[in-house]
Amino acid sequence: MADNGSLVHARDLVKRFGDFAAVRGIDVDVRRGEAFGFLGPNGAGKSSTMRMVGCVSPRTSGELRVLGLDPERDGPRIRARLGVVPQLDNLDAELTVRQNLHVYGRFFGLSKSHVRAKADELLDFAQLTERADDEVDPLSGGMKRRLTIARSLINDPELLLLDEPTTGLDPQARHLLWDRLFRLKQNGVTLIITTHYMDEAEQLCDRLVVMDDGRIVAEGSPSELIGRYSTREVLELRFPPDVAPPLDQLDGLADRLEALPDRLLLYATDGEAVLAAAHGRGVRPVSSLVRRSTLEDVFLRLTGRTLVD
Ligand SMILES: Nc1ncnc2c1ncn2[C@@H]1O[C@H](COP(=O)(O)OP(=O)(O)OP(=O)(O)O)[C@@H](O)[C@H]1O
Repeated sequence: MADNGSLVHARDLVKRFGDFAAVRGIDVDVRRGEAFGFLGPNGAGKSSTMRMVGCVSPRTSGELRVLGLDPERDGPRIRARLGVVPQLDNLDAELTVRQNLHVYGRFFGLSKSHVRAKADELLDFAQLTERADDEVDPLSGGMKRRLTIARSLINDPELLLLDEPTTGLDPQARHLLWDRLFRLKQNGVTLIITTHYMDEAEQLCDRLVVMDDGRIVAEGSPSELIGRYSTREVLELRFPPDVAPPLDQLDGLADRLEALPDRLLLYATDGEAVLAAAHGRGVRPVSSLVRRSTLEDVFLRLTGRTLVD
């Protein structure tokens, strides 16, 4: 099968659990050196896809090549060149930070001296040198994530799979993690990231696919997707909860209008102009906000639902 040089090449890839299809025939090409995202809500099939790519779950049907190899035949050879950051940290709580790295290095059959030197480098990369001899348990969530990422790099992988890397972290910890991932990309590591955070996808991903219900519903760079499926700006209007939103008065003012339970979204090139026109028609929201379109708007346009409820 031709894989046109992609690090991950999938065609009509399917994953079933009994009668249920979690992944329903997706096509994906991940190019060397890029940060590629799977964006979608819980249950979209992102983790199921990652597990097939990571050679821990066999595909049901379709084609899949990872690093030019077949996950079912060449799993060990692929895994030796992969780094995997699972959704939940599975660090060894009884070991120190440094020992977690050492143990993992030995799984890969690396020499003791190589692992020691590599661990020191990774502690520095993960900004954990000062905590190297502490046990894992008292570390913050962000530190544990950084350690899990450091551990996944012990074998110098070409391709790093990150399943929801910042779920549950506070904003500061997320930004620090993003910064580390940027650094990895600069160093030539190809990243595949699943996320249901549209800001994460926008910040990190060169290209992404939007997944919903086991299918890919759109593909492109964040700016391409926004350009294709949304307008430059969005005007958000909120009204008192007991007042019906004045849809008739807003009719025709924007390119598109979406009514969410707590607000109206009016899509337009110039949000301020729409707001002025709405005021002119006597519309009096309790609050208004003009912002640029995001991938959340793309997802809403494509599926009629918001990404994170
Ligand atoms: N081992 C399994 N057995 C049965 N169903 C499964 C199994 N693993 C996943 N599923 C189902 O497949 C669907 C896709 O799950 P998956 O974990 O791939 O989604 P996701 O996009 O990664 O979402 P999440 O962020 O919740 O992990 C879900 O409906 C899930 O319940």
